[in-house]
Amino acid sequence: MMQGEKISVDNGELKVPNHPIVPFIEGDGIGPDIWKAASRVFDAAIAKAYNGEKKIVWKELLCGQKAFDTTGEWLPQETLDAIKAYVIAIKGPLTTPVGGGIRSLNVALRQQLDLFTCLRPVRYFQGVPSPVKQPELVDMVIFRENTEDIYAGIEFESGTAEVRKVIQFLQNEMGVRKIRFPETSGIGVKPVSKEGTERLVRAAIRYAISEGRKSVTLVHKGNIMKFTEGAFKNWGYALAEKEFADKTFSWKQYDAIKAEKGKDAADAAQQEAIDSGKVLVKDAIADNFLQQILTRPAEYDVVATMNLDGDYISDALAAQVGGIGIAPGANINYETGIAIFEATHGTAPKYAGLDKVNPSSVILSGVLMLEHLKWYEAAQLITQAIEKTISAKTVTYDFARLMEGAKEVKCSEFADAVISNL
Ligand SMILES: NC(=O)C1=CN([C@@H]2O[C@H](COP(=O)(O)OP(=O)(O)OC[C@H]3O[C@@H](n4cnc5c(N)ncnc54)[C@H](OP(=O)(O)O)[C@@H]3O)[C@@H](O)[C@H]2O)C=CC1
Ligand SMILES: O=C(O)CCC(=O)C(=O)O
Ligand SMILES: [Mg+2]
Repeated sequence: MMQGEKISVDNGELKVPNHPIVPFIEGDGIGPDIWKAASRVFDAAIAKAYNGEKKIVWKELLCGQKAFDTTGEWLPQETLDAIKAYVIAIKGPLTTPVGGGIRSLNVALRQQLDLFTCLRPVRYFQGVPSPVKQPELVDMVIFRENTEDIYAGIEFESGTAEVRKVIQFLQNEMGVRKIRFPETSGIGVKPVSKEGTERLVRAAIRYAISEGRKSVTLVHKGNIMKFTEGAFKNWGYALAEKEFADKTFSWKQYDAIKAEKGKDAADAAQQEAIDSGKVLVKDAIADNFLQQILTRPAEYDVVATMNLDGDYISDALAAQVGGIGIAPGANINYETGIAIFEATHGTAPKYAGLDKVNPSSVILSGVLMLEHLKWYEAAQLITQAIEKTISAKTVTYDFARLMEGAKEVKCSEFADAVISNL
């Protein structure tokens, strides 16, 4: 068996050997099916792109049900240590029970490794069935804050001594009178910080500048949650002005010019900034944003948002371009270089072990990973092969049920078709 070498980070730059060891977590539910299919595609594409000169040496790590059955732990320390040591990893989905039981292992991985950006690009692939008329207008990249917000898991259950203490504190010490049913309320806490916001918005703006994107939209519900989501918006604008003044123009600047010199002057300044290639930093309230991505998707480009908003937006946008069977993602810390690539969808338990679901989300997450490693040739081969396979109407059940004249294939057969189209 090939030995492989570790990927390392040197002065912020990834050093990728020809035979890097890349850890993977197979995942729960549909995880084993899609991982089997996807890893065959990765190996075939890399072999073809580099004539055998490069090859990933896969290293399995345990997490989720398989880890619990084997070690008695859901997320063994060894798994966390290995991801830190090997820098880059890829994972399948992991199950989280609803209303009790263990907290999300997906979230735990992101928090414990401080993977502060959940990056989810959403674009249309020709031929994919979509519920909207012009899915090709969707070309957005979501930067979702990945370590704070209501996702931090600070919750107190109804009826417990802890929740009573929290409610009494709020009522007696803080003068809160607004808890409608204090005897039976559960309480959740939503931390949103300046540092957390800044590092996320910084990553989004840097990406927009380096990729020649037109705008970054800060999506929030700041009208209602003023000191968390509203603060996210304010800190985001302030960061754009402080760190990217020469490369961005913001709606905050627009408002200032408008107040001083009138609307025509503000419109002219904004147009001039756009024409000179500056990135427009704007914002949208989340409910309005969710209707506008359906009605005016071309107006949005890079999106920077908080954890829960980002979760909802990811699945909604994925649906617009054909569903979460084709929605890739990555969890990245741009400071340490550590990243875990993973699909947007979950474990879809009713399809577990049926060799049925679409492996494209995890395959495309692998494409993101290959691009991150700068193995662009292999990444491009896979993207082209997926496009070719879908154009030939060789698709899994999720697309087949929405397409005329499709050839429905199993998960593994879809991978075979992609490999033959490489
Ligand atoms: N990052 C992660 O690991 C995530 C984990 N989860 C966890 O997954 C579990 C199940 O969550 P649930 O809310 O049902 O969401 P899922 O994303 O697992 O599944 C919802 C539906 O999406 C469709 N779907 C999902 N994956 C695919 C695929 N690969 N190909 C085609 N269709 C797909 C299926 O639709 P249809 O029924 O129409 O065929 C499925 O029933 C929960 O425990 C949840 O916490 C959820 C999200 C992310
Ligand atoms: O961790 C989970 O179970 C769900 C997470 C999720 O939906 C997401 O990250 O998109
Ligand atoms: Mg989600």
